[in-house]
Amino acid sequence: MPDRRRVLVAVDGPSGSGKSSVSREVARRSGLAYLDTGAMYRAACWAALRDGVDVTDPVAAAVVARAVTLDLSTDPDHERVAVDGVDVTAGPDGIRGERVTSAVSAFAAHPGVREELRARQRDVMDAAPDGCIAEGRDITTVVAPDADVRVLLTADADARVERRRAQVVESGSGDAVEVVDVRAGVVGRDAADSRVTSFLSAADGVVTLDSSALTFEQTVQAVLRLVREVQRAPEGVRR
Ligand SMILES: Nc1ncnc2c1ncn2[C@@H]1O[C@H](COP(=O)(O)OP(=O)(O)O)[C@@H](O)[C@H]1O
Ligand SMILES: Nc1ccn([C@H]2C[C@H](O)[C@@H](COP(=O)(O)OP(=O)(O)O)O2)c(=O)n1
Repeated sequence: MPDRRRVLVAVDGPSGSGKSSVSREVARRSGLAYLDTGAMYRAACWAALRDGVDVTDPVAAAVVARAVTLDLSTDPDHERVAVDGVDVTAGPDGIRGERVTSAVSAFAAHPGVREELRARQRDVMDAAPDGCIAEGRDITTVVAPDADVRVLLTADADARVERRRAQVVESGSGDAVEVVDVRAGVVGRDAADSRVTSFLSAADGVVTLDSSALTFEQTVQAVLRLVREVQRAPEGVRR
């Protein structure tokens, strides 16, 4: 009999606020599965682009979302995303390449796409024996509004742009990356995404965590405290 109870954690927030890196680290340290729902939207969008589908066409986009086989690792120590058996985790032609990044907001805006991928996300969360931390834009509000811990992770635009710039430089895909281009990407995608999902202010019961002035470790600790409170609580007791 485990001495920790199963826990579901939902994290939302804008681009570069730290959702993926913080959630992955929290999953590692608390024994939870990790679900990157943005990676799921990116992977389905990758399939649409592969098939030459117009990502602004709601019907065609939803057909792809329903048909595609997606395989996402939920092991926080092993990042892998496969689309119809093809590994698309990394590289310029993968799910974080420019082609997908510039198309994904339009693709993810369609209700038929969202309905399909939200169902798959709930299935992944339900299947995790010790619980799961899922992050995205609508996890606290739509995918898992009953999660034990719900966090809106924010950071001011300057901090988020600088974090993205540092990530690009670190990945080796651009030493001379222009801050102005990174800013346009981050702020532009948030503007588009926020017309579809509500991640700029916290819904009732959602804890806002502003990481602008925190270190990565401090941000991880703040989320871990919330998770551990629930893991240690007797069954039936909610925050
Ligand atoms: N205080 C902090 N909180 C979260 N991330 C931070 C912090 N300081 C620096 N970072 C870095 O910022 C980046 C955030 O990127 P990421 O986790 O991909 O964000 P998101 O998933 O929200 O787009 C990571 O490289 C992370 O290490
Ligand atoms: N739950 C979610 C997660 C992501 N999306 C959309 C919006 C985003 O532009 C894309 C990609 O998400 P992702 O989290 O990878 O974005 P970042 O590059 O980390 O900012 O998917 C969404 O609509 N709903």
